Amino acid sequence: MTAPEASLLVVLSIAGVSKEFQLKGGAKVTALASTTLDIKEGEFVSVIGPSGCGKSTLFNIIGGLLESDTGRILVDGREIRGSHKDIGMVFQEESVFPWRTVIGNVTLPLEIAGVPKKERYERAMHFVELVGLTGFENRRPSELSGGMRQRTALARTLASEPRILLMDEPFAALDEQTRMLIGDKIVQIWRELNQTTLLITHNLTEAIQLSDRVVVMSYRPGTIKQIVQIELPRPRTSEIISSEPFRRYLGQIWQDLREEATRGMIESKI
Ligand SMILES: Nc1ncnc2c1ncn2[C@@H]1O[C@H](COP(=O)(O)OP(=O)(O)OP(=O)(O)O)[C@@H](O)[C@H]1O
Repeated sequence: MTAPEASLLVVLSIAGVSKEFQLKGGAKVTALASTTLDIKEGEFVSVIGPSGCGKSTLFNIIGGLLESDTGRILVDGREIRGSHKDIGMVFQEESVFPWRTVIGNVTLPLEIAGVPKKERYERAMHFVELVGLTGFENRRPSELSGGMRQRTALARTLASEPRILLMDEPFAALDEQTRMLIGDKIVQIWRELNQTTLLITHNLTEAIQLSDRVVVMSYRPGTIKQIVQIELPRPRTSEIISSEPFRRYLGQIWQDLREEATRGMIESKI
């Protein structure tokens, strides 16, 4: 069963996007071969693949931080170039401003948008609460754990209320328990905001727990190898991970992923 809120309208289209990088010495690497994917309004899609398969390249192209060699990114059927107000990004590395408190970080996009002080505080507090940081709003990032800092970054992106949320391995640096609990939080937030979400990850459990569809990428040149529709009932808390249907998805997707990860290890001589 897909999320009940998901409609059939395509909101984000990745149409024949590819990217090649020129390395020092003249060699070239195809980071992304022609990749096409449509994401529907309210859908949660994860992109999973071995290290170096082009996940971040795809993320950066969608977010407008990198130009593709071929293809187009479309929102509501219209081509976009560069960053777009409807797309919010949460990055792999910590991206909070250390000199600002939690609330100071979360109000920033609202400040930039010219939202009056009282309103921006109220709106920001809503997102602070949503990510579970109530009581910590006056702390500075140095007084928080890594997971709390990532949740601050998430709240800041959410505060600008983008229709499409892009996340590039936002929990990669966190320990397993924190990851799972944040996974629960993401499910809750996604249900509340019904935001179209694209998550880049190399964590299979996380991808299955959160997604309507899991997109498996091949190792170099990176492109879509398989798309798996996850038909697990929602809401899905981390408890679902030990269920039999969950483990079947895990086994099925892991087969494809293992092939690509093995190829990656051999080709990059790990
Ligand atoms: N700016 C760049 N210049 C040259 N090569 C690059 C550049 N950015 C990425 N690459 C190469 O493109 C390929 C894909 O990189 P990318 O970071 O998109 O992979 P990834 O799947 O996100 O990897 P990881 O899971 O390790 O973050 C890799 O071989 C990488 O070395």
